[in-house]
Amino acid sequence: MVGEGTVEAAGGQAVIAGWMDKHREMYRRATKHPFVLSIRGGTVDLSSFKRWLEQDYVFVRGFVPFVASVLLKASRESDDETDMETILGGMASLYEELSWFRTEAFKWGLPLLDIIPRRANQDYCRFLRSLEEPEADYTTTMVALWAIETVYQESFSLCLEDGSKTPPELMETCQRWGNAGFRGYCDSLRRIAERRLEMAQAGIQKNAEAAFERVLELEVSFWDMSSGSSPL
Ligand SMILES: Cc1ncc(CN)c(N)n1
Repeated sequence: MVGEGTVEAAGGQAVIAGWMDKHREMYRRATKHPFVLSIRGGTVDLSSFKRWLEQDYVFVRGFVPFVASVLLKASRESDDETDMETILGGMASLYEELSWFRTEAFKWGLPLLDIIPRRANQDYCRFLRSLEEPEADYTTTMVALWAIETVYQESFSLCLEDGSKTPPELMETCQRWGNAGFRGYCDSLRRIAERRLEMAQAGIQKNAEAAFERVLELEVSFWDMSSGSSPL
C-alpha cells in the first residue's frame, strides 16, 4: 500500500504476511480462543477470569525484565534509534499496568500474594528468560515482543466490538489491551519487526519465525490454563 512504511520494510511486510498465512490456524487459536470468546459472549466463568487475572499478574512481572532486555538490545544493536523510544513507551506503561492489576484484583477479592505459577505460565516465563540471553538476537526478540502484545490486542479488541456481550465488570480489562492506543503501539512494534526482518539473514528470519510460532503456542496454552482446561 502506498505510504505503508518505507520501501525497505516492504520485504519485511511480506515475511510477516507469509507467517500469518502459514501459521493462520495457530494465530486464530491464539487470538480467538474460547476463553476470550466466552468473555465476549458474556458467558465467562468468573472463577476462570479470576484465575487468568492472578496468573497474568505473575506473567507481567516476568514480562517486565524481558521488555527491559529488548530495550537494551535496541539501544546496542538497532540501526534506528527511535526503536528504543518505542519500546521505552511500552515499558513505561507496564509500571501503571502492575498497579492496575493490584486494583483490579482487590475488586475481585484476590490478594495477589503467593500465587503459584501454573505450568503454562512457567513455560511462558522460561521462554521469555531464554530470549533475555545475549545469544537471542535483537530481531528475534522484537518479533516475539510484537507477537506477545498483538495477541492480547487482537483478543481483547474482539470483546469491545459491536454486538459483544462482555460483562460490564470485565470491560476495563478488555479496554486495557483492546483500545486503539495499544493497537497503535502494536503497529509500531510490527513496523520495527518488519524493518529488521527485511535486513536479516535467512538464519535470523528462521529463528524469528520459530519465536513467532512459540509465542502463539504459549498464548494458546495460557488461555487454556486460564479456562481451566489444562493441568495445573
Ligand atoms: C500471557 C500474556 N500475553 C501478553 C500480554 C500483554 N503484555 C499479557 N499481559 N499476558
